[in-house]
Amino acid sequence: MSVDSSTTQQSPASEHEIGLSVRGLAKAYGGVKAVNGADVDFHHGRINALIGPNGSGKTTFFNCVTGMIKADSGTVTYRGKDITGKPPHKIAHAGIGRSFQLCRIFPRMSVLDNVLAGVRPHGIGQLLGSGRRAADVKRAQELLARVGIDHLERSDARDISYGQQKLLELAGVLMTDPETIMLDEPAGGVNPSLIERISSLIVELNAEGRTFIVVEHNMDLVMRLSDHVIVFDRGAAIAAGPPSLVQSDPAVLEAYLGV
Ligand SMILES: Nc1ncnc2c1ncn2[C@@H]1O[C@H](COP(=O)(O)OP(=O)(O)OP(=O)(O)O)[C@@H](O)[C@H]1O
Repeated sequence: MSVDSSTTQQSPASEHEIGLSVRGLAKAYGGVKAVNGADVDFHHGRINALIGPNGSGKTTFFNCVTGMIKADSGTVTYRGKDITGKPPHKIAHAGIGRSFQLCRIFPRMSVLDNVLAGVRPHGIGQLLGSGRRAADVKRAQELLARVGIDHLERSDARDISYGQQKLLELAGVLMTDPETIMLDEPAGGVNPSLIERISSLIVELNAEGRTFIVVEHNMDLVMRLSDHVIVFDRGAAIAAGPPSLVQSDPAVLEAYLGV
């Protein structure tokens, strides 16, 4: 079964600008249909949450949308532009940035250099020696200040806490100035005070016009933060709508609780 916002009575598509739109997305690993014909519309300018039980295909969906893995079938459009099957740098160029469930950082590099690694097209190859542009360094430092870890800029990334690594990854994502930010479990394994900081940053960045698509298991955070919730089960969306409605949807309760 697949559901998108246009099928949700309480939030007709006409009320919302659609940014990322996915149709019939599928990806199987052997006999496992990790993503199974998913149809999903994400609201542009809003905080969208993608939730679902463990193994329901959320990360695989993220990986297909952002070009990390190739889907077996389906289409992905962003702001009306077909980005199906494009490589990650083209997806980033289209305005979509992403983080990873387990932080993707370079552990032996400094915090500052990790943020600079997010710059394109210079990339990691130019991090050493004279490749660092002063403007990029300044921007990286500003972003580290923004996420609250500028005091750690010279530390090795492996020496900062896991929550700080999540903040570092967010600063790296922001380096490409993405219009839409996809976060895979931003609060996973993070202590409560840093969850609050991450949550405030998402709200602030959204108020500045950035769209968020967040995979998250912390339901309290999802319900507080998001405008639009999409529920995945067995590789497809089974419900979509405002948090309050999704919470009481019988299909969602069944997927989560088996009731
Ligand atoms: N590389 C892979 N090879 C084989 N099977 C995979 C691979 N990646 C994912 N799967 C399987 O696909 C299904 C969906 O996994 P996925 O990680 O996308 O779910 P998820 O909703 O993100 O789970 P979680 O909430 O636990 O992170 C699972 O059954 C998983 O075991």
